[in-house]
Amino acid sequence: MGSSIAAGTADRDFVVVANRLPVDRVVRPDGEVEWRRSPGGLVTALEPIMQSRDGAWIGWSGDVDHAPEPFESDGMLLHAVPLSSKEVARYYEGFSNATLWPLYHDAVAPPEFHRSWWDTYVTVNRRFAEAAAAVAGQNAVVWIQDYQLQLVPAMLRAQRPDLRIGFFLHIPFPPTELFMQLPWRTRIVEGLLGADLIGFQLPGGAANFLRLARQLCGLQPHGRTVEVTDADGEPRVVRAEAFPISIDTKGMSDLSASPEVVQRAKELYSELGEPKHVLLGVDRLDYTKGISTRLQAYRELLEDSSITVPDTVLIQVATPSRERVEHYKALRNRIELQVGRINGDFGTLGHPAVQYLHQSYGRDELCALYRVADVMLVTPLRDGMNLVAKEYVAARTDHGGALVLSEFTGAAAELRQAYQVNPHDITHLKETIVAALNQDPAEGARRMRAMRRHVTSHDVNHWAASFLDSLRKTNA
Ligand SMILES: Nc1ncnc2c1ncn2[C@@H]1O[C@H](COP(=O)(O)OP(=O)(O)O)[C@@H](O)[C@H]1O
Ligand SMILES: O=P(O)(O)OC[C@H]1O[C@H](O[C@H]2O[C@H](CO)[C@@H](O)[C@H](O)[C@H]2O)[C@H](O)[C@@H](O)[C@@H]1O
Repeated sequence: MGSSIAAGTADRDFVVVANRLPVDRVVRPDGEVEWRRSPGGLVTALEPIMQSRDGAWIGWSGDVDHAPEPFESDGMLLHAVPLSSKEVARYYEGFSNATLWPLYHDAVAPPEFHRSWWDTYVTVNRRFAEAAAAVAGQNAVVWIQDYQLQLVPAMLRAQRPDLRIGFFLHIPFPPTELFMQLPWRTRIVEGLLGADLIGFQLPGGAANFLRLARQLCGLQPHGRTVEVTDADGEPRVVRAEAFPISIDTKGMSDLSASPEVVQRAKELYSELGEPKHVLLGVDRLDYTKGISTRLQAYRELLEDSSITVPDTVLIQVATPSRERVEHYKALRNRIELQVGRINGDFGTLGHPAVQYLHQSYGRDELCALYRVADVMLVTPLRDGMNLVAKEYVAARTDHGGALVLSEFTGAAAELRQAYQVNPHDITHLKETIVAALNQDPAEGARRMRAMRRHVTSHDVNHWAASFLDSLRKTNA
């Protein structure tokens, strides 16, 4: 499959390359297709840069065997990369989400290694690199996103040495002991070394990467940089550094304080039967998110009567995700069995112990849920950042609520005033939930204020600006 480039598009000064385009395909009732912008923080942060610098976004539309022609939307060129159903199965569901995803998340599920998946990962990465090479103007800045595209930096540099290339990894970069399992480990490290700047969520990820550059490629890191020699024999510096991603904090705070959301939060509370305590979890239905351990802790709290129904309710929003991947199918069955058993054992008529919602929601509804939650449960076994934790803090303009946060999220390094837990320690998780439920309101407000200060000064604009500033200075 090729990727067609519209005539006259090879002139963009700023190009983002990501697995997904920042739009969703919507079929209107009259049968017309329209592309609606997906509400992610990344596109919100990059939109002004896109508009002022004649930007382009290269990504997969989510459709199989079909990609629209490149089109302009909100001041940027959207360039779809086509994927066949076999490629979706091997590159996206296979190598990205059943090999790399579990391996990079502490192997909390066993990663699968298949040579056919790797071959397709190489093919698809080459297609993305070719699309970027065709769209980027002379000396343009190209910013590649995430684990699905780790070979693109080197592939792109081979074609277009004039470009300034950045790469950001949204998920953890694993310790060397785990990474060394990967049969194609050297190829991945070499792929990333094609970038001028490689961004990670945490300094530990950057340190792991530099250690592997020494171990697998025989390079000598100096501080946060390492020197490589390009195909033309010229030396080049690669910088590896942490840039913790964030959210559109002002957008979320403003939305949360809007009369509509405040009113909706009141309605939700009333629909729940005005319980004394509302606990909330909002996660993609992913085995890294620690939903099962969270439910186990909640069950045990009901068993030992630390909490009771209908005084307490847990709302668990579990967003459908990667539903054709085996581990995800198994996880859904396990979670739904757990929820069913808790409700069967502890619910009362009209008052389930767990309100389980396997659906996607609009920003305003999520925001109203954040406002209603006395305790937000963010308990991943491993997570690159976890934006939900930051969104909850941004939404609590009233300084109410309490955040229970796994120490294995990237967010834990910044949200120090959260109730931090090791989610594997169910006894401590239970104690922490009880402490958060019973917190002194003044103490809770003090914690929330401090966390709000942090997410206000470290929002997604700060993240994008610091990355791009560092990229501009590398090899300048
Ligand atoms: N059911 C849902 N409906 C709409 N948006 C959701 C839903 N669940 C999660 N989200 C959004 O998806 C994003 C999840 O980001 P994050 O917590 O970093 O984890 P991940 O990217 O691994 O899913 C957040 O912006 C959150 O608001
Ligand atoms: O595109 P999907 O397969 O549906 O998955 C959704 C995204 O999940 C991952 O999110 C990560 O990025 C977040 C923002 O940096 C971070 O907070 C979180 O901890 C990560 O898990 C994935 O990295 C994205 O590529 C996916 O689009």
